[in-house]
Amino acid sequence: MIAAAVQLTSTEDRARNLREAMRWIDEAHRRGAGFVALPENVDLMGSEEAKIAGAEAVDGPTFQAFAARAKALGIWVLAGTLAERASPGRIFNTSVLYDPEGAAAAVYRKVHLFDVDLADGVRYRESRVVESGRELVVAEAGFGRVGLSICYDLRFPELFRALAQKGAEILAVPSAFTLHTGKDHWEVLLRARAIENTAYVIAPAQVGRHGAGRTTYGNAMIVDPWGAVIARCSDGPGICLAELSPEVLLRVRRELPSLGHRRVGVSGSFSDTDRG
Ligand SMILES: O=C(O)CNC(=O)[C@H](CS)NC(=O)CCC(=O)C(=O)O
Repeated sequence: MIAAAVQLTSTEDRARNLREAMRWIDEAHRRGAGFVALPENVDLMGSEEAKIAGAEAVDGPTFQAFAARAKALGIWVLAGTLAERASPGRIFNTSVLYDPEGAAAAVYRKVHLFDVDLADGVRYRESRVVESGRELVVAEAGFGRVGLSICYDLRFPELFRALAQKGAEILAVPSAFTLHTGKDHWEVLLRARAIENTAYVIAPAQVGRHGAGRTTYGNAMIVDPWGAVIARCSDGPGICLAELSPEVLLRVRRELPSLGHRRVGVSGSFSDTDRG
């Protein structure tokens, strides 16, 4: 299975963002991808007000546009994240995996919210409008089991370990990492999650200037279960492609069966029973 990670510079213009996303899905399909993953905020990079105003039910028209494209091309599409309507005035930051029939194979709502004051003066309070999801999701896709996460989730290894324990072989991390943090943390964290869970990591990303002082780091990439970066996007919008090979996954897991050697639970408790 060839996978594509998409890199976008989404803006406040929803129609434009959707056109751009579709254009890159088509291009990835043309280049042989059977699984195309889009970044966080694929619908809109903009103000909280704009996000709330544009939020939809999980089967709303923007979500459905991605479902329709998956079906039309006969491919798997991860609709990076879109704003999903929650309680009045609030949203979920939601990722949906569509199968080649256009059916939603999985829905994941971002768990860890980015409430951070960066040293460069930029302040984020994602939890002001976003509700935290309460469910870990691993989707049985035809080409492997896909564990879902979003952006800031990347900093919480216990989430990925839980996904691996639920059988995840491919970890999706659609993101909009800031330039300030991304330049030092993005690749290191992605490769660490791949190595420690002996899993593929596919990390589509936002890149560049989005307006309102927001600049994202880009470097959308695909990492193999050994931790090697096997595809990376260049500067600006685009795609990068790599094969997700069940044989490579099996070989790495045979050589390094660390998932079966765990002794310490997340609470710090020791266990003798969790042996591979
Ligand atoms: O600014 C935007 O509108 C786009 N960004 C997002 O939607 C989200 C929540 S604010 N960004 C992150 O989670 C960045 C995490 C991150 O950068 C880190 O963990 O270092």
